[in-house]
Amino acid sequence: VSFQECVPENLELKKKVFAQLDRIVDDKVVISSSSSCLLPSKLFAGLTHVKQCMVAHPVNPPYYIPLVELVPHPETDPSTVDRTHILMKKIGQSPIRIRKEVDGFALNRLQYAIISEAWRLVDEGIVSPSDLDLVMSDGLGMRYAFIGPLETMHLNAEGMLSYCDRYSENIRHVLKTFGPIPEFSGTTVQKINQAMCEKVPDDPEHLAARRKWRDECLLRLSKLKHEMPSK
Ligand SMILES: NC(=O)C1=CN([C@@H]2O[C@H](COP(=O)(O)OP(=O)(O)OC[C@H]3O[C@@H](n4cnc5c(N)ncnc54)[C@H](O)[C@@H]3O)[C@@H](O)[C@H]2O)C=CC1
Ligand SMILES: O=C(O)[C@@H](O)C(=O)[C@H](O)[C@@H](O)CO
Repeated sequence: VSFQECVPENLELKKKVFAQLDRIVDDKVVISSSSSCLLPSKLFAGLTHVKQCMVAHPVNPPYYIPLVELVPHPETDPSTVDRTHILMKKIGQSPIRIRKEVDGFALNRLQYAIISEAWRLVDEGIVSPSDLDLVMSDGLGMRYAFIGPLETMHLNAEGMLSYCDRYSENIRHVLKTFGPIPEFSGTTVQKINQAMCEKVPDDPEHLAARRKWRDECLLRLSKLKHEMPSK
């Protein structure tokens, strides 16, 4: 049996749920958290059944985006992760193993790095919110739907070593221009919210309709990816 916790991203609430579960489960149940970035060592601290606990972080919407990040507590038994990996593959998900816990795991560290620079580019007037989103949807996202950032490097030159020879100095130069962590508030959030709401009004009906369109796109992309040979 596997239990997937999905309460709001609140550490104390999650710990309360796990403490209640800890009192009733046997030594065979797997307890997984959907947490987006909370550390397993904090989520499962002190539990009797900690060996059976881990994070299994899905991606929204999980019925069309298959990735699941499997993040063990330092005391999680390897068999717990193995069982969850098998289960996730069986139900059509794409599990990856996070070998050592870190805030935000892998997906949200990458996603928040993107969000941070996206916010800064709009905040500093470099690009409009709508054009910023096109950089992803009509640019990077097209490639990343099929190959990740490392393979993109490998293919963008005559292999990874060639790419690093060609571009690493400029990459480091650009990275040195990155600024502080945005506040995600003030006039910038108003500016971005206005742009988002002009495109998709934030009432429940418009948001639901846009998510329905998003899901149709993801469904068709998922079908295409299944049709494409992996090599
Ligand atoms: N929404 C997303 O895009 C993603 C969310 N997650 C993670 O999934 C978890 C849930 O997030 P969402 O689904 O967005 O939250 P949500 O707010 O949509 O759903 C939370 C659920 O918990 C229930 N709940 C609220 N308070 C409760 C309590 N005191 N006791 C028991 N149940 C309670 C609510 O009725 C609701 O069914 C979070 O840890 C979040 O970080 C992970 C990946 C994607
Ligand atoms: O789908 C996602 O972006 C998730 O993987 C999440 O963890 C949450 O939506 C998160 O990004 C919110 O901070």
